Amino acid sequence: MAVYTEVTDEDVAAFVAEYDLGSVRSLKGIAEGVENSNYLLVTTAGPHILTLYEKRVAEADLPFFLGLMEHLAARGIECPQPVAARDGQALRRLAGRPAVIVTFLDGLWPKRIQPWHCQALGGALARMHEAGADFAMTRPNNLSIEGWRRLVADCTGRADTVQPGLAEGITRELAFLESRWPTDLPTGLIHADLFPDNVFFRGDRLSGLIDFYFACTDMLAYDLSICLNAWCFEPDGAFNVTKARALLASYRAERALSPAELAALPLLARGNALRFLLTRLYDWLNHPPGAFVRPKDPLEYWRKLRFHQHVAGVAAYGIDP
Ligand SMILES: Nc1ncnc2c1ncn2[C@@H]1O[C@H](COP(=O)(O)OP(=O)(O)O)[C@@H](O)[C@H]1O
Ligand SMILES: N[C@@H](CCOP(=O)(O)O)C(=O)O
Repeated sequence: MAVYTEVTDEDVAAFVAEYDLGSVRSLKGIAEGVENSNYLLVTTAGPHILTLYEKRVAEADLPFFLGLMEHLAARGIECPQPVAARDGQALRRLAGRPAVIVTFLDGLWPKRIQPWHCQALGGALARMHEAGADFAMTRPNNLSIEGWRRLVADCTGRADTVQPGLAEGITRELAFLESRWPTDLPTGLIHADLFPDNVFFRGDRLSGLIDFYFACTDMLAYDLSICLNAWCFEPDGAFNVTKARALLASYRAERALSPAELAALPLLARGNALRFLLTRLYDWLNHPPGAFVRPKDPLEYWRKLRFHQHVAGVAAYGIDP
């Protein structure tokens, strides 16, 4: 479960006493998520989320993430809001980690994805891209193509223990992507991890987006390609063109995709498949035995990558170029 840092009742009571949130009623570790320690914190003022930031989140990036959530909410995008303590500071320390309390977002993430989820997602992603256009801060994507070579170097030595031939496949794919990676597509604020577990629905309505801790400045179409991979494959690995069409068409209805963005989608989908394959593979090869968090399956993303290697154009995703 995603609680890496345990906190004592005394520490939490002292921490919450710095806020206008009343007193602590309960604190429960949240099993979901893989990056940070998350707790459901219930005080006399209601439920909140207490997050302690762990290894992959650089402390220097936290003002970007927190500022972004405030910026998006001010433009009508439902997302958690950092709560400031009485001294005006939201970013604090608890149990030796940077820590923040954010508002609780109602809703559930979809366990069985239907085309209408993808349709709602496409519109929400496009609106988030539009809302991020005037966000003043920028953050490079350290998990984009410049960062993949280092991950490949860290993983290839043992990649074949996961699947024979994987090291060679990864190395070849990286060389292919490095020779073709686009540099002239529209860029802006992207979420960069908009998987189903980061999108909440209430009934048949998308109720908000969470987990902005990979957000960065990168190609907008790359964000869309991440959703294509995360939302449009079935558990058995089959690509669902109906879901892809719903996602891409609803995105396009809110924000036009240029011919160059459309043409690049298969390549961007290969790129993000390699990115998630590599981070999952790294975690798979390096997770301590007995750790609570079960690493995610890297080969799921190898199979998605293989699918896009055979895609010639966006018609395969159910839309017209
Ligand atoms: N603001 C929030 N409101 C409600 N639940 C939340 C909120 N933030 C996180 N959660 C819960 O915590 C889980 C893990 O959060 P997430 O940000 O995805 O963690 P991680 O960064 O470790 O992946 C989510 O799946 C959700 O159940
Ligand atoms: N979405 C990534 C891992 C990051 O997990 P999250 O809980 O922060 O969304 C993956 O699936 O590899």
